Amino acid sequence: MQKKQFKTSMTPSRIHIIGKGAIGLLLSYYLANKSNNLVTLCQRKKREEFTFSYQKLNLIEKINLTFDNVHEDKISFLIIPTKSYDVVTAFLSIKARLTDNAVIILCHNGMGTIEKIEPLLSQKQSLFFLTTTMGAFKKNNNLLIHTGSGPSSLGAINQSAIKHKISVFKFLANSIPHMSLSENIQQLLWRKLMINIAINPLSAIFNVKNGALNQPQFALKIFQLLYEAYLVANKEGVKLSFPEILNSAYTVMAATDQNYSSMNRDLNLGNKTEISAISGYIVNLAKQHNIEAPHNKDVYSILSAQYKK
Ligand SMILES: NC(=O)C1=CN([C@@H]2O[C@H](COP(=O)(O)OP(=O)(O)OC[C@H]3O[C@@H](n4cnc5c(N)ncnc54)[C@H](OP(=O)(O)O)[C@@H]3O)[C@@H](O)[C@H]2O)C=CC1
Ligand SMILES: CC(C)(CO)C(=O)C(=O)O
Repeated sequence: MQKKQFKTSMTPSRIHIIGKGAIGLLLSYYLANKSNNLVTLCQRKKREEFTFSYQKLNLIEKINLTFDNVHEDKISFLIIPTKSYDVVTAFLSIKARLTDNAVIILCHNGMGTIEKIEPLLSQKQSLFFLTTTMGAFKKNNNLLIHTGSGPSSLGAINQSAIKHKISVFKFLANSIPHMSLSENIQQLLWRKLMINIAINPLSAIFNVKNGALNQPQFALKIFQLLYEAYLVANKEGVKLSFPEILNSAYTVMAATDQNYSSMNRDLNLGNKTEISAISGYIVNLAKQHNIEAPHNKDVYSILSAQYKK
């Protein structure tokens, strides 16, 4: 059933979403089908239109999208749910069309994009980050399968976003399930990073589902990967509790036990992985802080050697 549109001071007349990927289509489904918002998809190839469907168990629905074929209208509310390595290019492809007070929401795994995007914004443009633990994949070009439900969290990055965070949060929470507003964006990003540090590289290297990492033969490696990342986080001034991050890695493993991680899927499909924004991010910061991080270095080298394009 569609909800009535919920108005706040930041309610956009149209939402632009970059890319026809799994998370882009999932967010489109919630924002368009559940709350009657006008959602426009921006694709790499001009003048391409598809019909996209959403499937969850026996429910199949057409996603109510429009397509960004004119490339002229202004963009006031933009979501960028691309892979981490595509974020900057995707943003630059659209930057000139952003309104002076546009809302820009990054949504991806891994780190390293905020510091590149934030300086490119004007004072009144608001930058947010949305993390999600929902799971989805595209069975084919036109069909999105929603595989997992879970919390999503919004964090404000810059001053303008801090000013508008309540309105933007209320607007999104009206459509997207299990949304929360994070008051500590650094903690939010690092906590998600830790989960990906523990699960993604090992599930890809050993070609196993997330749940298999619960076995004792992976326990030491997971501990070592997380401990190195924890030391780095400390040096960065991010205060985390090591038992808590270890516990949440195992909780997510159990909650997603039948899933293959995104890195596992990317590796198997011959796609570029997000290893640079996950383990590579830790390796670089460890070097800057003179911290030894041999275990993250190891998985980073193995996985970066797998993709050579
Ligand atoms: N899928 C999931 O269950 C989850 C994913 N995530 C994270 O969310 C992010 C997105 O993941 P996911 O949706 O699975 O990834 P996908 O690879 O399915 O989608 C990314 C999309 O971005 C598009 N894209 C990239 N650059 C541009 C550009 N310049 N212009 C237009 N489109 C562009 C790609 O286009 P093209 O098709 O042309 O290549 C692709 O369709 C990742 O960081 C992932 O780790 C987080 C939680 C769960
Ligand atoms: C949480 C997890 C590990 C779920 O598979 C994920 O974010 C990913 O696969 O990239």
